[in-house]
Amino acid sequence: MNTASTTTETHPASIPMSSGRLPEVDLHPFLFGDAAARQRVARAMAEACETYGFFYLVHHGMASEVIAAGFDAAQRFFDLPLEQRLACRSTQPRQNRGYQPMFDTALAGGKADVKESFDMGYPLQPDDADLLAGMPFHSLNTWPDAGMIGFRPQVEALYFAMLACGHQVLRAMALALGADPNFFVGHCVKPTTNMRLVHYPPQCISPEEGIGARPHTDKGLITLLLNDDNGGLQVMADEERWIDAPPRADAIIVNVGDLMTRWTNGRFRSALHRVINTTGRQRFSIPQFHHPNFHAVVDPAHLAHDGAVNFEPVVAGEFVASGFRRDRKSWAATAPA
Ligand SMILES: O=C(O)CCC(=O)C(=O)O
Ligand SMILES: [Fe+2]
Repeated sequence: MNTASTTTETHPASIPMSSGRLPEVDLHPFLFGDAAARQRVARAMAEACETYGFFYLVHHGMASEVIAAGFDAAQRFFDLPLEQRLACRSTQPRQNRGYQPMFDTALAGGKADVKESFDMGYPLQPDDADLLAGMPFHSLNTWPDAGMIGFRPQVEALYFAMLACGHQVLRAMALALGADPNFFVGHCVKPTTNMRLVHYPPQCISPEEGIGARPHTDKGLITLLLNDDNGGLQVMADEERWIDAPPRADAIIVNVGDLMTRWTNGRFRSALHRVINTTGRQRFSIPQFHHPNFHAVVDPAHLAHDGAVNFEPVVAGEFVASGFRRDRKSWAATAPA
């Protein structure tokens, strides 16, 4: 399987919709159950990752107030005048922190995504060696000025709630793969994980004018996704069918990313997905992309599997950065530093 083929454009109208539904996984028995209950959750999660690469996670343990505060922060940020949003851009090149302007994500062969975001990454110390070396993804977070009372604590609280939840999901996945439950988490000590407050303005649904997010796969280990109630996310269920992934108040969405597909030798599926915001309203979503440490080596030989190794080892951060250089205007070699 070649997960690098994610930029393939598919005309949205040309692919039939299916009435299929994403599976659901209940995290509660994994958090509070005995060893057999934990194994059952792990198996259910692995099956969802093998078939769809996407699932609804219920009883995820994140407080609804923390999630609601994150959406409130997003609304307030995107209500700011553009010059104040622009003031929150990272001053360093090749970062995924701060304000990311409209139309920055532009996959080959089609219109740029109709979205903008505010991104928070793992907080680093100012004397972090990778930061001082100017490494991609390694910089300080940027924040709006003092007028945005409460914004930073709202965003930070959600970032860490999602980080903790994602670590439990990664533990369940490791258990299902027969590895030490902390196999993935142990590679996420200084993760390049980032959380995005994404704003999709009301859009015209003509694909020629661009859609919220063109068909893509996520690049990391897993993504945790919080949606408002607009809907619009669709997942490629097999080679030819999109299914709707409507938001659920009782669940978050989890999906597998390209690095996880590589580490599991293709067993867990990093599925194509896209966003078409047809409501005529603005739409908000909050994905958190879980990534290992920049220098982590992702090698399918680390995990037991049958048969041939399908993927070369890669350095996680280099793999993801090369995808960003391909897909993001601000990351291209010719972008201003
Ligand atoms: O907004 C959504 O529902 C999905 C966003 C997404 O797929 C992404 O940002 O990678
Ligand atoms: Fe995505």
